[in-house]
Amino acid sequence: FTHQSTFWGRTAATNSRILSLSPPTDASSSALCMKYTLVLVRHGESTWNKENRFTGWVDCPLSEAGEEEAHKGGQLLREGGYHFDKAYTSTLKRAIKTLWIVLEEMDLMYLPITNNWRLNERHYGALQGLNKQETVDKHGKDQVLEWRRSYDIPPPDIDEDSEYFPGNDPMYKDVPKEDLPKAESLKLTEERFMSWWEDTLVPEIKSGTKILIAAHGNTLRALVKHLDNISPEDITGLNIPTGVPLVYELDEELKPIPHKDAIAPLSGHYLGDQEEVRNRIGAVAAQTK
Ligand SMILES: O=C(O)[C@@H](CO)OP(=O)(O)O
Repeated sequence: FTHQSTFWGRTAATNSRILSLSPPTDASSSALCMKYTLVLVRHGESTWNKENRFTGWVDCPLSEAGEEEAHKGGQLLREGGYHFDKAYTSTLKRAIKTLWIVLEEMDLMYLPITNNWRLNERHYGALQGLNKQETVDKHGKDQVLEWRRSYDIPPPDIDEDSEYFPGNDPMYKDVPKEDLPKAESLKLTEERFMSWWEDTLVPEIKSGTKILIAAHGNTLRALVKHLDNISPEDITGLNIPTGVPLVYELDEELKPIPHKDAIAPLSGHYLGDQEEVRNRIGAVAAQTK
């Protein structure tokens, strides 16, 4: 056959069969309603993640491995061709530093950054500072699992005279005292974070601003619970790995469009080596054996 009779290297007859008989694939039909991209990243490993201590609002830094994870996360975003207009993070340095490293890797250090305590990790109450495994040994696996992952049972309250009580920390001097938690369940975390999400982030995303959020395991669990409409029962089994970008494609109503590499119950997908991601999700769950 001649060059003219081919189309993308196939014969005209083959092409007309492909064009007339192939229904749109899931990927191509969902790409049609894809409107926004939202990227979430949990901070890299912190020194207290490494020491296996309940952290919550305690402001510990990234470990060396955590900094590496953040560099890797930024490289994956750069290689994937992502771009952002604005970044959001908490008031805690492990998330802030993760964001700085990611933005540096992406050559986006000029982006405006908003810090808000409503993106902070769930407040772990009186458990903050304790070793997770020692707490299992003392209180039993079921009790600790309830504190860690039940939807609406908060851990015991922190004392107001504790060094870790947010009311004693100048960082929160402008936050109304009644808003400062003494201990939070995932439900309480969701309430203080999602109201702000609706008021601030939803309008921004819908106006076309491309947003990157660097936050914490449990604020991100609250957010994906909302985006993916995950039940209180199913959210207990969901763990988010440190430092791995999680990409959500959203339609115009901010409903997620499932990605082929999504790991259930999420519709968004993690960037990078999928086996490594699964291993790291498992490692979070295994912090309390
Ligand atoms: O200690 C914490 O604050 C959190 C996140 O590191 O731990 P968990 O996985 O138990 O929610």
